[in-house]
Amino acid sequence: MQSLSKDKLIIQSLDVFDIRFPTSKEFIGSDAMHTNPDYSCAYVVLKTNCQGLEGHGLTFTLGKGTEVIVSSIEAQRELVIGKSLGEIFKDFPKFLRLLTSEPQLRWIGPEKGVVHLGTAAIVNAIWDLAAKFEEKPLWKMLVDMKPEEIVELLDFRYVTDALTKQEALEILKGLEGTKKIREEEMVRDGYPAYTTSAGWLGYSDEKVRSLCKEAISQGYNHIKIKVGQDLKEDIRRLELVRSEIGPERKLMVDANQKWEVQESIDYMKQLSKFNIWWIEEPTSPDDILGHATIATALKPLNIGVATGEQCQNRIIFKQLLQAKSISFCQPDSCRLGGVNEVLLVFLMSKKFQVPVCMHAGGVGLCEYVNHLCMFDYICVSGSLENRVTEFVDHLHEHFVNPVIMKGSRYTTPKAPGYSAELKKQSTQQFQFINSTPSK
Ligand SMILES: C[C@H](O)[C@@H](O)[C@@H](O)[C@H](O)C(=O)O
Ligand SMILES: [Mg+2]
Repeated sequence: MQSLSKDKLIIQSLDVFDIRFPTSKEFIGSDAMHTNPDYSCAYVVLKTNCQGLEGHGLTFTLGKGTEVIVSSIEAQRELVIGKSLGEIFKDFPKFLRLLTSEPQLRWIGPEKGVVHLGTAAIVNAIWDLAAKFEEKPLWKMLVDMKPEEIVELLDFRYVTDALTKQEALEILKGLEGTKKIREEEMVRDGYPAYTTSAGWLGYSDEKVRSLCKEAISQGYNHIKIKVGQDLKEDIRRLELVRSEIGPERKLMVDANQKWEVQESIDYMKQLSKFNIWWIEEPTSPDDILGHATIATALKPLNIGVATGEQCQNRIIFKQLLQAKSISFCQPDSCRLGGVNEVLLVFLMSKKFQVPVCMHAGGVGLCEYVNHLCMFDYICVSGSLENRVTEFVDHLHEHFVNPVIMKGSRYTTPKAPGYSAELKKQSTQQFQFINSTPSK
């Protein structure tokens, strides 16, 4: 686009905002552990020396603590200012390590928690900037890259015992020849989604019923419901949901880390009569072997184990895959350190033959996964079998280029960038200053 070259495009400033939406008022997003989430984000705006060309990126939070991430991003600011886009892309792993392994800052990470959430917002903003520079939506920019270019973007540190750069290259090359067909298919049909909109724990029976009906009329064949607060109550709600959606549609449940390992097994045995496709986050996201134990015990019941939204980095995913702990891999576009690390998890999942069903919802996550699942299908997995991306219908109206669904499918984004630019009006209205939303 620009008369400026990539090497001359300099990031001149990084602003970060604490944005909070009061979703807890209506129990939107509520689950067994997060009973009152206010969907929020730390929102990064990068300004450049090219008038009007900015990068926007976010990381998703639940309200309190967003100010801590803002602080962490402020501590990383000096690592970003003055860099050219060309310099970053020439050696992206080096730039990632600058953010994640800054010798003092890494002590409060490394590659996990607040610092990694902040890293995601920055890295996502850089990808947004790059895709706008190329005048392409991010998914298309990635799809048009050669396998050799993609692998150079990834930091294989600590995962080479599971996937080498050479193996990643072979995976990508294996699908290169047929990419065009899948790209056309995605533009025509979109990527299949499932909905969690009906399943929040704080909803009344009436609301659950009507949202199930709505989901069916939109064409959804996969529905996810929250569990874990109380067994009797869960059985009652699952009866209600099954009576609405019928015996054939896929039903998934999500415990958001509520249980012990054995408790997960015992609890799910009680729910197995509802023909559950997966149990999501039964226990701690760090418990790789615990998930493996649960997966082995639930296999005869045909219940798969899914996790990922709170898995902090590629190393945890590596171990989950190596230990056969999961049947569905659910990386989060903001908990991992941005686009690059997500792509690495896609490639590892492909090698271990575990389908990726990305976590979404929150604020901005659907906008992000929309790009990423397209890339996964077109360039990495080449299959839609057992693959559905989460969709939740909240807060899209605040984005300049919101996700567009066609029935129950994600459509390919058209606007250049990575779709996380918030409307100016929304940024002003929901900015959280001095412990109160600004008005
Ligand atoms: C607090 C959030 O809404 C979670 O409940 C949500 O991410 C959930 O686990 C999901 O899978 O969508
Ligand atoms: Mg979940």
